[in-house]
Amino acid sequence: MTAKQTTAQPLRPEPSSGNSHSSPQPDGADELAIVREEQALLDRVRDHLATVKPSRPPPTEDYEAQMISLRDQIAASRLEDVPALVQQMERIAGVAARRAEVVTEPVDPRSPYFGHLRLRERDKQDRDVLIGRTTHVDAKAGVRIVDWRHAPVSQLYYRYEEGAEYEETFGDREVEGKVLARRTVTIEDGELYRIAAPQGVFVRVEGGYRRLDSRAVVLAGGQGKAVRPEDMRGALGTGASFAAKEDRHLPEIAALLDPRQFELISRPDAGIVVIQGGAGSGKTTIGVHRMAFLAFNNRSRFSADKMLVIVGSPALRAYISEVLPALGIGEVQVETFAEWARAARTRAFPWLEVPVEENTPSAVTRYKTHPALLRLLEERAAAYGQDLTTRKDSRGILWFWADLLTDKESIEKAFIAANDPEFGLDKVRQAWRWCAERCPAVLDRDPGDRAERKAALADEPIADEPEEERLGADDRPIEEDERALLDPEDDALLLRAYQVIKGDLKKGKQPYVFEHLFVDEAQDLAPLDLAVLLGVVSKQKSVTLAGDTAQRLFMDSGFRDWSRVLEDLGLDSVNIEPLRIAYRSTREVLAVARDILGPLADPTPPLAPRTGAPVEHHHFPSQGAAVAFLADSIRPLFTREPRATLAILARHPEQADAYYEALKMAEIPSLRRVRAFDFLFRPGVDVTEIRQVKGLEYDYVVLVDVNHSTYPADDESRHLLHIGATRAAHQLWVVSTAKPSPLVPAWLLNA
Ligand SMILES: Nc1ncnc2c1ncn2[C@@H]1O[C@H](COP(=O)(O)OP(=O)(O)OP(=O)(O)O)[C@@H](O)[C@H]1O
Repeated sequence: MTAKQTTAQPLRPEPSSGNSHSSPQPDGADELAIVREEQALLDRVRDHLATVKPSRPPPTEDYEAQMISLRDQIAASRLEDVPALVQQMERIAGVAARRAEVVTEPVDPRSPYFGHLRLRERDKQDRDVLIGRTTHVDAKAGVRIVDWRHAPVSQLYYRYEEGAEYEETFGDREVEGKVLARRTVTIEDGELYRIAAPQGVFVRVEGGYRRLDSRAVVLAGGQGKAVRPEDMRGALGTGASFAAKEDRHLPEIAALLDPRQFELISRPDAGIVVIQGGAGSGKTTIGVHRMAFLAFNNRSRFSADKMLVIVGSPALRAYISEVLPALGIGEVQVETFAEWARAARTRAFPWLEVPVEENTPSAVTRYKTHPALLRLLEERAAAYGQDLTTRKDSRGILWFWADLLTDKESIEKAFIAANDPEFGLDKVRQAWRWCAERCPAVLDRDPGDRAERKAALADEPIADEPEEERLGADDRPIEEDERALLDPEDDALLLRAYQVIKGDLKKGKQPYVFEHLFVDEAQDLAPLDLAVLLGVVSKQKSVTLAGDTAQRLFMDSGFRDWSRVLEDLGLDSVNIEPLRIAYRSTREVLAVARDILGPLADPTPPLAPRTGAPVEHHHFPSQGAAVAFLADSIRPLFTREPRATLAILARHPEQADAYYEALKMAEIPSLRRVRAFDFLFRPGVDVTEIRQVKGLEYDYVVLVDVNHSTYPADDESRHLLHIGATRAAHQLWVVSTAKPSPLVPAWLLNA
C-alpha cells in the first residue's frame, strides 16, 4: 500500500546507531522529548533482551506446585504482569498434558513491540507497558511486553486514546487509571524508524528524525500539485512518492486496529459475529485477527486443524494462507466454498462419480440456491429422517434429493409461498424441467443395485451402510453417461440433506466438525451454502461471517441482504455489525466508487480517513490509443516507484488479453497477465479481470474499456465497477474507448 501524503518539517536529533545506543541530541523542541523517550525505552528493552536466555520448559515433576504458586501470584500481581503468568501457567499445563517441550516464542529483539502505553494508576508508580507479538515481562528490569492478543492489557491500547481516563473490569478486579502516553512505533532490525503519537508522526531520516505534520494529510493532493505544477492530469503517482519515500516504515496492522475492530476481534469465543463492511473496511483483517486472538486465548480448542476459512477466490486463499502463519497460526484449511463443498460431497457420496455442469442456466442456479428450496429441503429432510421406513444411507439421501428437486407440486407450492417477484413460476418450471431430465439419470448411476446383486451372490447380508466402503472404483456402471448431470449447487444441496437426515459430515470415521469458521466474502454465498457451513461448526458456534452486500458478484445466489439471509438461516437474533471506516482507498476513490453504486449504495457513506490523487477519466477513440497513453504513463511511474503495484482491470478476459498483448509490445516491465487467480503479490503490473481481484488491493488501478456496451446500468455492472475501483489504495483512472458507461459519474466525465 502507498503511504499517506504528508509534508515534512525537519528535526535534528541523531538516530541511535545499532550498537552505540546513543540517544538523539536534545535541542529543546517539545517533540524531541518523544523521540528521546522512545529511543531510551527501546535501548532499555534491547539491553535487557540481550541478557535473556531462551526459556526452558519447567522440570517434569512439580507441575502442580508450580501451578498453585502461579495462581497465587496472579491474584496478587499487577495487571500487566498477569499475561506472563497466565502464559506460564498455560505452558506448564501444556507440558503436563503432553509431557513434551513447549517453549514459548521468545521476543524478537529485531522487532520487540509495536505499541507503547504509559499508564498511571492510583498508589502505583507510572509504568510503561509495551504491546507486541509475544509476552515478556521482567518487572525488575522494568520491561513489560504484552502480547496484543492478551485482552486485559491490550484492550487499554486499543480502546483508549492518550490522555483518557480508563475504568475497566478485568475478571473481578476494577482498575482505574489514566493513559499518559499512547504511541505506535515501528522497529525494524532493532532500530526505531517511526513513532506515531498524537503530537505527530516522526520518521527516521538520514541524520535524524523528521516530523511529518499529520495536519497536512488532508492537504495531500495540494502537495503533489505543488511539486509538479505542470501536469497533475496524465501522470500516475505524482505527489505520493516524496512522502512515501520518507514514511515507508509503516506500522504493522495489529498496531493500527481501531477500537471497533478490536472489539469485534475480541468477542467471546462462542456465537456468530456477522460483519457488514464496505470495501477496504478491514473485514478480512478482522477475520484473521479474530482467529489469532481465539487461538492465543485457547490454544487447545482453536488449534489450526480445528479452524476453517472459506474465501471468495483462489487469490484470497493464497493471500490469507500467507497471512495466517505471520499471525502465529499454522496450517489452517483455507478454501473457496466450491472447492470445499466438492471435496466434502465426494467424501459423503464417494461412489457418485458424475460430471458436473459448467454452464448451468441462471434459472436453475436461482432455483437450487433459493431460500424457498432450502426451507423445503430442511422441512422434508427432517421428516424423512424421522420416518422409520426410509433409507438413511448416502443412496437414500440421493433419492431424497432427486425426489425433492422433481416434486413439481410441492416445489410450486413452496415458491408460490415465497412470493419472490424476481423468480416467478415460469422460471420455477423451467428449472424444474432441467432437474426432471437429469435427476433420474443420476439415480441410474447409483451402483447400489449392482452392489446388492454382488452381495446376494456372495451370500452376504447388505450392511445398511456405508456402501462407500464396499464399493471400489471398478464397480462403476459399465455404460457411463458422460453428460453433466449435477450442477455445482448440488454439492451443497446433497450436503445439507445429509446433515439434516444423518447428522454430522464425516472425515474418515471422525465427525467433520470445526471449532471456528471464518467466511470471508460471504455475500457471494447462498443461504444454503452458509447453512451447510454452519452445520460443520461445533455447538458453541464460534463463527465470523464477513461480507459486503455492495460487492455481490453472483447475482443468481439467494443472497440479497444480511437480515434476510440471517432470517433464512433461522438466525434472526444475530446482530449485524457495520464497519464504517474505509481504510484502503482514498476519499477520492471512494467518492467515485459510491457514485458508481448509485441506488445500491449504503445510505450511510463510509468515513474515509485518507486522501490522495484525484480520480481521472480518460477517453480514447480506440484501445490502441488507450494503450499508447497507458504505456507512456506506466513506464515513468515504475522508474520513479519501482515497488509500486498497478492493476489494469477489464470486465472480460478478451479485453484483458488485448491490453496485455499491447502493453507487452510496449515493453512494460514486470507485466503479468493473471488468468486464473495466479497472483504473485509482487510489484509490477497485473492485467486481469475484475472478478479475479476481489478482496485484493493495489497502489494504482486503471479500469479499462469502461464503455456503455461493457458496463450498462445494471446491478452486476455497478458491483463490478465498484469492486474494481475500490482495489485502489492511492490512485484510480477510468478509461473508456467508446461511448462511456452510464455508470461513470457525470462530474468525472466532465472534469
Ligand atoms: N485499523 C486499520 N488501520 C489502518 N489500515 C487498516 C486498518 N484495518 C485495515 N486496514 C488496511 O486496510 C486494507 C483493507 O483491509 P481488508 O482487506 O481487511 O478490508 P476488507 O473489508 O476485507 O476489504 P474488501 O471488502 O475489499 O475485501 C488493508 O490494507 C488493511 O491492512
